[in-house]
Amino acid sequence: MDNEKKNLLEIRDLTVEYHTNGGVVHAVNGLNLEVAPKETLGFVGETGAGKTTTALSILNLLPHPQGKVISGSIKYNGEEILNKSNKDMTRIRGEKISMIFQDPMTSLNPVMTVGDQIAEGIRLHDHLSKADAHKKALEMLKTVGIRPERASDYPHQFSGGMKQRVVIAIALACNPELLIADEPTTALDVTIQAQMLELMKGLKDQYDTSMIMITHDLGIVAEICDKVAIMYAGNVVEYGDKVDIFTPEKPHHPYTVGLFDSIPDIYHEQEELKIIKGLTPDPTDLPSGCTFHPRCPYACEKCSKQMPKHLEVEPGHTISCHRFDDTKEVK
Ligand SMILES: Nc1ncnc2c1ncn2[C@@H]1O[C@H](COP(=O)(O)OP(=O)(O)OP(=O)(O)O)[C@@H](O)[C@H]1O
Ligand code: NI
Repeated sequence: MDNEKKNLLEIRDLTVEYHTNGGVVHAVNGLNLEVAPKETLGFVGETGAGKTTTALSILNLLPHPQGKVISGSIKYNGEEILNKSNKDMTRIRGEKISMIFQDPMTSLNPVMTVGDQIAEGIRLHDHLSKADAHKKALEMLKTVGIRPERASDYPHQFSGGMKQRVVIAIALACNPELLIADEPTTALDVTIQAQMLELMKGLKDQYDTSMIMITHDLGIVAEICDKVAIMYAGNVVEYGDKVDIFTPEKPHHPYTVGLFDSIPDIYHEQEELKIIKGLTPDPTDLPSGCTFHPRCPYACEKCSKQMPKHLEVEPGHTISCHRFDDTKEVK
């Protein structure tokens, strides 16, 4: 068997809803996605597209009781994880998959020293003595660029950027196979952002970690990702190698084109920014057919009636749009 090609993570036809007093929120709608070992996937889309919901589904951390996986499959290393017990999922979260949340304080305990917090994860994972775990925690601090003497400080004694470094140290301390980073640098200022990305890139290479980088920043995707999934209204509308996605001459989903048109381009500073017309759809009342059709400049009758399939426009590059209906469908 060709192990190189085996996916670490494989999501098929995932549908996730939130049941609220205001109705049913269709957050993720038949999503397909895969991540290969050592690969970094950029998971891109506007606010509300369902990126965080997808990540929380992978970790079995959807809020109860509102968040529900309605159908689909999430395979990790070939094993279905949607029907694992809570105990198994706790183990998977401690040993295999780590997540970095947008706000570092979500992951930090304010009344515990950062050294103890890093050591705690290491102890659980490596079954080390308290002293050895502490020693390894100091090394992790050094790895993320914080002086080990600061291990006895509490989170509030750190700046935002340093707190996020601590979170990264905790996430990487148990040497996860897959790191899910949910907009890990959004809360930081631009220079610190660049430093953090460098740091994550270096650590990822050092530890051979696969990564899902959730972001709406195409600059970050260009910097760090191998593959890109463009998400719209709970579905992946385009997926491919970064070079394919970033080459304007290649075929693209109209939404992808809109996304790229809406970023400021240093070479055309004077040009007016093109914003994708219309609003993101209401997830309690999604448009029929292709969910992008009300905003799409190419929409025709079929688009409002029929959901487009995932079509392979070139090897490894798929687009879900009726404009490419004469191309081969992929599952
Ligand atoms: N706990 C919840 N209860 C009800 N609706 C929710 C809940 N969490 C998220 N949603 C809704 O689900 C949809 C998807 O949200 P999600 O947070 O996954 O999007 P996102 O792509 O991560 O957005 P952002 O870029 O703003 O983080 C949105 O319409 C959101 O309002
Ligand atoms: Ni989110």
